[in-house]
Amino acid sequence: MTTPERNTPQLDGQPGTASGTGPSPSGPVLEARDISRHYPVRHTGRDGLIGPRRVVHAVDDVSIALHRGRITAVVGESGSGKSTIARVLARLEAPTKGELRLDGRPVGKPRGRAFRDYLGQVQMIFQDPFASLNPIHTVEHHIARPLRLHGPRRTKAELHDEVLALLERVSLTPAEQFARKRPHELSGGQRQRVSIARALAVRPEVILADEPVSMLDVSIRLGVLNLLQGLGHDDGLALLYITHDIASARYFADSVQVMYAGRLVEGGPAEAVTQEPAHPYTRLLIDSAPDPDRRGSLAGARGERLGEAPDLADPPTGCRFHPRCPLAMPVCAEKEPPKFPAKATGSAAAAGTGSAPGAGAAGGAGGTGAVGGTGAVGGEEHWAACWLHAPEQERHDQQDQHPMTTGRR
Ligand SMILES: Nc1ncnc2c1ncn2[C@@H]1O[C@H](COP(=O)(O)OP(=O)(O)OP(=O)(O)O)[C@@H](O)[C@H]1O
Repeated sequence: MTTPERNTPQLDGQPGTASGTGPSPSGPVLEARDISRHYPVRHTGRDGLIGPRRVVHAVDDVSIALHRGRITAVVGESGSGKSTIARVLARLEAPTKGELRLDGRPVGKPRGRAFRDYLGQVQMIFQDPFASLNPIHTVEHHIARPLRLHGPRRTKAELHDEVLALLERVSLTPAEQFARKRPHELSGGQRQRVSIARALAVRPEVILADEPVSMLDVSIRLGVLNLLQGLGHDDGLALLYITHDIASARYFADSVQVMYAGRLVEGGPAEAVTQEPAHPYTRLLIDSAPDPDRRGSLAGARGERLGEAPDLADPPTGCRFHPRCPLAMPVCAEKEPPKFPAKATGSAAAAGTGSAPGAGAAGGAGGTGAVGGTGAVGGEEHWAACWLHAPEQERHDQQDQHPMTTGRR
C-alpha cells in the first residue's frame, strides 16, 4: 500500500507549519500532530494464546490544530474516534504515536507542575452533564474548587464573588440562587452551564467540548451552543466541538473536520466542507441530516444498503470508507485519498495538482471552477477528495460517469 503525501497546510483545524517552537499569536494554541491511539484487544479463550496481539485502531495519524477565537468541529458517526481525540488532547489518555504541542511547544509527560499548567490551559466539557457533577456538592463548591486549585490565593469573599461572576457569564442568574443549588435541582441545560462555568474557572485557552448538547432537550441545545460560540468568538478561546451532527457543526463551527473509522477524511472551512463536500462520506453525512428541501441524495441514489461500520481491530485497507462507499473504485482499496490544499471560496471544492479533471466539481454540487493546488484563501484551505488518487487513465475513464465529478446523484 502506498502512503499518500501528507500536506501540512496552515488552516483551521489542520496542522500548521512545522516550524513553531514557541508561542505565536497567530499559530495554533493546541496542536496534535499525526496522533494515533490504539487499544489492545482483550482475547478470550484459546484465541488469546496464538497469533499477534490485535489492537483497535481508534485513531490513526490524525493532525488537528486549534486556534484562538476559532471553533473547530470534529464530525463523524459513532465509533469513529472523535472522543478518543478529545481524550488524547485533554491528556486523559496518552497517544500511542504522535505529538501534542501547546503554544508551539511539545508537551511532556503528564506529571508535575507542567501537567497542572496544561490542565489550567486545556479544559474538557463532557457529554453527560448528569454524570459530570457530584450530587452531594453545591454549584458553588464545583466552581470554587478549580478556582482554589489553579488560581492565586483568595479570601472566601473573593472566591464567592468569582463564582457569582462565572455563573453570570454562563447565564445562570440570579447567580446567588444557583450557587446554593445542588445538581439534582438543575435541568440538564443548567448542569451543562455549570460544567462550562467550572471549566472557565481556570481561565483556559482551550475548551474541548465532547458532544456537549447531545444529551440535552432539543429546545435548549441552541442556547448552550450559543454560549460556547460566544466563548470562542467573543472571549477568544480555542474550541473543539465534537458532534455527530454535521448540520450543527456548520452552524456553529468555523472549520469542520470529518472523521471516519479513526481517520480524518476531509476538513476545511465549515461552509466549504458542508456546501461542497469532496469526500463521499461527508456527502452521506450531509445527506443523512434532515433537510426537507433536499431532493436526491447519494445515500438514496446508490447507498441505501451501506452496511456496518468497519471493525477497527482490522480496518479496511486504502480508504477506510471504501467497503461502504457507493462510489468506490478499485484504487480505493489500495490507497488513501490524497490530501491537498484548495480554494475555500465555497465555489469549488478541491484540486490536487491543479490539473485534475473535473476538480472544480469534486464536491458534486456544481462547483464553478477548478482551483490550483496552492489556492488557499485567507490562510484557509479545504482538503480531501476521494477519486483524485486514481491513476490518470482510470480517472479519465470514470470522470464522465462518476457522480462526484458530474454532480449527478
Ligand atoms: N478503552 C477502550 N478500549 C478498547 N476500545 C476502545 C476504547 N475506547 C474506545 N474504543 C474504541 O475506539 C473506537 C473509537 O471510539 P470513540 O469513543 O473515540 O468513538 P466516537 O466517535 O467518540 O463514538 P461516540 O460518538 O459513540 O462516542 C471505537 O471502536 C471504540 O469501541
